[in-house]
Amino acid sequence: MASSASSDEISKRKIVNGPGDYVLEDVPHLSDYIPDLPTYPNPLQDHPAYSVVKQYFVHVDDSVPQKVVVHKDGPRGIHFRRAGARQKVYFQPDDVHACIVTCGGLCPGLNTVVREIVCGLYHMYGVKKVLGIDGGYMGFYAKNTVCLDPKVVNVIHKRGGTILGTSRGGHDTSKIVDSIQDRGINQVYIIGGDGTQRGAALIFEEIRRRGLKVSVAGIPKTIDNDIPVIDKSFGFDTAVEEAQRAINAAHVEAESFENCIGLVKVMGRYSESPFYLEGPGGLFEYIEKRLKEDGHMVVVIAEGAGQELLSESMQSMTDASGNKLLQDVGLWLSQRIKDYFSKERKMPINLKYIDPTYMIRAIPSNASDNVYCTLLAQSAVHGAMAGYTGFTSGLVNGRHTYIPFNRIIEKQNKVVITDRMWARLLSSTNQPSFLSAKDVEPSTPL
Ligand SMILES: Nc1ncnc2c1ncn2[C@@H]1O[C@H](COP(=O)(O)OP(=O)(O)O)[C@@H](O)[C@H]1O
Ligand SMILES: O=P(O)(O)OC[C@H]1O[C@](O)(COP(=O)(O)O)[C@@H](O)[C@@H]1O
Ligand SMILES: [Mg+2]
Repeated sequence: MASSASSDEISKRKIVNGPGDYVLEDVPHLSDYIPDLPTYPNPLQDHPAYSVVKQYFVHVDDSVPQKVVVHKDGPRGIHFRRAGARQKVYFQPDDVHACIVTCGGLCPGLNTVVREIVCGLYHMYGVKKVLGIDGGYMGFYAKNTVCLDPKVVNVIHKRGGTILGTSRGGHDTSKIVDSIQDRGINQVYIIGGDGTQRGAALIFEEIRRRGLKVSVAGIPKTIDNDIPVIDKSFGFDTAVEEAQRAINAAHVEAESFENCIGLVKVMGRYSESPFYLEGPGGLFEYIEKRLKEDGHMVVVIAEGAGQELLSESMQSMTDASGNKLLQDVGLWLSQRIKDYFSKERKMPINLKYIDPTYMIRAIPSNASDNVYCTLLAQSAVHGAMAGYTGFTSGLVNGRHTYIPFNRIIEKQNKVVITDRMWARLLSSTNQPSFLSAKDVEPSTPL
């Protein structure tokens, strides 16, 4: 999928400059393209829970810095609009007709986000019309819808998956916007990954082109850590816990047998670290060393790793969304390790391969992710009610913000394998780096 922003998109960015090289990458607002929109006092001011909170409303100029480590004379840099309830809203609760859609692969917490959007709209703003779109983007024009209220969604956060269903492919912008227009929907909540946010950006552009009073809000999810700007996706902590269960099992197996390797595959379409098997500094040499020293070892591999080393048969195949289809690097690596030690080294080994990938992403979210999902959902609701649109609700340096779609979709997040975090990981797990200083371009230290 194309991942770079077009010059047209860039020219539509709302950039506000301030003293000290302060930059606000602002989000679009309905009033940018619809003149004289009426505003209403936020109903939260009369809400028994919120009316007693001092300074509940977010100041109109509050923003959150993208970079928190700065130098004395350095620029203040890029900021995003702080999320939260505004004093004025651009929708009357009775006029709101919201819809929610979930797209792409599963991630723990999808149901919690759906629940909290519904409950947030109902309980904070008194909105009563919320529609669930069945089965991802194509559900807008090819499937049924379901009416959502707090009763329907009450216990869904205890379940994995998404009660709305999800899919890949089928993003037809004009059919989707026709359906939004025909149904009289005026707030669209779109939960999904990098592909989904690209689709959401197109929906927003089309809505703006048609001059519709419809807010489009994204809630980012990723099990692959491929969405830029945000600190982490909801579901991440849950996924780490579940992955750890598989890694622990691999460790128990490996420790219990002689010369045993526990191999675990985890999701992650793209792997930033190269590796090679044979020769000095290769994985085989390293495995042999560890087996001789410790008698066992655990290898965790990302599904996207080493794809270039596997056969070329599937290299150009894609799924319905245009994502590259991956070959099973776990099975491949298991076989290569077994062959190497039995045929070339004549050394008996045990290998236990665990593939927990779908188990990890299909479980319900844990307590900390549920809190995170709730805040993301409530932030999205506050933003849409305040008339913001074309934004993703996201955590930046621990603060909830509104990030313009074009910023979220302009590039894919990558793990930097030349930074301190990766060096810490290598040293804590005592694993080899397949990079040498000569492979690395000189860069400015932070
Ligand atoms: N560049 C794009 N433009 C429009 N829609 C897209 C784009 N990329 C993906 N989509 C749509 O977004 C949905 C989810 O995308 P996918 O890549 O499968 O998952 P994810 O959003 O989790 O990355 C699919 O319905 C797909 O058609
Ligand atoms: O088999 P499926 O359903 O296409 O899912 C597999 C892919 O989905 C993911 O879990 C998530 O990818 P998306 O965020 O693009 O949905 C990937 O890690 C994995 O490669
Ligand atoms: Mg994706």
